[in-house]
Amino acid sequence: MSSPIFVAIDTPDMERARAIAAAVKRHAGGLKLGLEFFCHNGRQGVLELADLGLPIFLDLKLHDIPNTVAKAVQALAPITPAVLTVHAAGGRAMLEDAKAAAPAGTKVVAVTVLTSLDGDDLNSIGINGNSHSQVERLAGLAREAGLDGIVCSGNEVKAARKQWKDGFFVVPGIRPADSAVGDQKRVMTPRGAIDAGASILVIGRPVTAAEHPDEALRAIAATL
Ligand SMILES: O=c1ccn([C@@H]2O[C@H](COP(=O)(O)O)[C@@H](O)[C@H]2O)c(=O)[nH]1
Repeated sequence: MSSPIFVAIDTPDMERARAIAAAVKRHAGGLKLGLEFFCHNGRQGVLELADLGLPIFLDLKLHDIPNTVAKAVQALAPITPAVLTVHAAGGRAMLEDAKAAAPAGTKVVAVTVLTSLDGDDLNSIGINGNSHSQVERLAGLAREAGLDGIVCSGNEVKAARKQWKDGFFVVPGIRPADSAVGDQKRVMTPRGAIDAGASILVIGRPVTAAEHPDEALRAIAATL
C-alpha cells in the first residue's frame, strides 16, 4: 500500500520545490501544493511536479460565490488533481457546484476548521462552540452536498469518521512528538491521526525544514 503521507511543498521557489519533491518522491504518497506554490508557479508549475508521477493534492481552499468557484474548478481541469480543497463555510450551493464542476478523478474535500485555530479564535469570528461541534456541523454539510470528505485536525477525525464511515479524511497539523508546533494549534502525532481514522496526512515543515527531508519522512513513516 502506498504511503498515506502527502508532503506539503510550501514554497514559491520552483527550484526548491523540485528539489524537495525529488528528495521525497520514493517514500511520499503524494505532493500537496498550496497557495504559496500556486500563486507563483500556476498550473504550469503544478503540471511540472505532477510529472514526477505522484498524486497531486491541490490545496487552494476555494471560497467564493458558487458560480465563481465552479468556474475556478473548471479552469483547473487540465491538472485533474487527485484532491482539491474548498472551504465548507462557502455553503451548500458552493460545495455542490464545486463537486459538479470537478473531474471524476478528483476528490473534492471541504476545509472545516483550520488547524491553526483554537476555541478562542473561533469565538473571535463569531462561532460559539468548539472545534469539535463546528467540524461535525460542517462535515454533515459537506456530506449532504455530495463531497468526498473533509479536512480537519487529528482531534476531530474520530468523531467525524463515526458519522461518515466512507468519507475521505485529510488531516494536517501533524507533528511528530519532538517537532516544533509553529503556527498550528490543533496538532496530533502521525500515528495518533492514523489511529483516529485519517485517510491521508499532510505534513510540511517537519519534513521540508529537515536537513535531509527524505530521512525525516522515512522516520515519520516508520512510526505508522
Ligand atoms: O486546516 C488546515 C488546512 C490546510 N493546512 C495546510 O497543511 C500544511 C501543513 O503544513 P505544516 O508545515 O506541516 O504545518 C500547510 O500547507 C497548510 O496550508 C493546514 O495546516 N491546516
